[in-house]
Formats: sequence, structure tokens, C-alpha cells
Amino acid sequence: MRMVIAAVGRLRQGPEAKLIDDYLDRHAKAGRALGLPPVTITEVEDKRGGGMASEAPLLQRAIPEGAALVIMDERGQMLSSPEFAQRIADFRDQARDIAFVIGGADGIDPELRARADLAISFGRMVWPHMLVRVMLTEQIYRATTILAGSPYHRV
Ligand SMILES: C[S@@+](CC[C@H](N)C(=O)[O-])C[C@H]1O[C@@H](n2cnc3c(N)ncnc32)[C@H](O)[C@@H]1O
Repeated sequence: MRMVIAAVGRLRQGPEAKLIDDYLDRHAKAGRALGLPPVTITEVEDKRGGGMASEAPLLQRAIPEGAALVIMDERGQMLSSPEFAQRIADFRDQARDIAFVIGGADGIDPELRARADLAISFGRMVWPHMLVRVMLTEQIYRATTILAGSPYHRV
């Protein structure tokens, strides 16, 4: 199984990168016993500024074939953290890779959105894509702790 984040934009060193590294490191350690692999991030950038239509094939290349496609989209479903954890466990139990996709300034191309197995919203407000990356990695780590039964997540 593979877990990847395919994201538009390059993240420079800074507080967001530190948080992401920390959550992914913690997920990698906690996920081992649960059959969850480390998460890798592939960043894509269309240097000609062609927007979501040009970004879509670059994102597509970063998505493993047959992977469950989970897009981050403010129009998506608002899941609780335990529900999110369960969706990850379900994909794992179906032996599917998981590809989380975060769009750029214009969002995610409609064709890619239409193919998503799951669209997740972090609320109806639009967040900067770098913060969505931080929030997503935290929720992946939180999901791992929920599946492990460890006390990081408290209701
Ligand atoms: C600056 S936003 C682009 C928003 C754009 N107006 C759209 O139609 O999607 C960049 C990316 O961050 C993610 N994002 C932003 N706000 C979000 C939210 N509330 N929930 C989930 N993902 C979000 C999405 O992947 C989005 O493509």
C-alpha cells in the first residue's frame, strides 16, 4: 500500500514545512504497526501558469494507478476525525493505495474532481493550500492514533 499527497505548489522551508515533517514523521512511526505506510508528498507546478487544466495531468502522474482518489475541496464532505480514520482503514483493508490531492489557486480540475472516491472539506471557508497541507497531515496522524487506540485524539 502507498499513501501519497499530490499537491500543487512548492513549499519553502518554514513553519508549515516543519509541522508537516513532524506530523508525517509521527504518522510513519505510529502507522507501522497498523499496516499504514509513510506518506510521501509530490509537489507539482505548472510554470506556464496554465491553471487547474494544466495542473491536472501533473497531479494525475503523481497518483498511483488504482489508488483511492481523495480530493481536498471546500465543497466536499465534512467528516469527523474518527470517520476519516475509518475511511483510511477501509482503503487499507481493500489493499488500495490512497492519493490525497490538494489543488492550487484555482482549485482542482472538474474532471479530476468527478473521479474522486472521496471529497473532503475542512469547512466551507477556503484555506491557503499550504495550510490545507498542514491540516491534512495532522488529520492523517490523528487518524493513525485513532486506529491505534492511543490517547492523542480526545473527544
Ligand atoms: C486556495 S484553495 C483553491 C480554492 C478554489 N477556489 C477552489 O475552487 O477549489 C487551494 C486548495 O486548497 C484546498 N482547500 C482550500 N480550502 C479547503 C477547504 N475548506 N477544505 C478542503 N480543502 C480546501 C483545495 O484542495 C483547494 O484546491
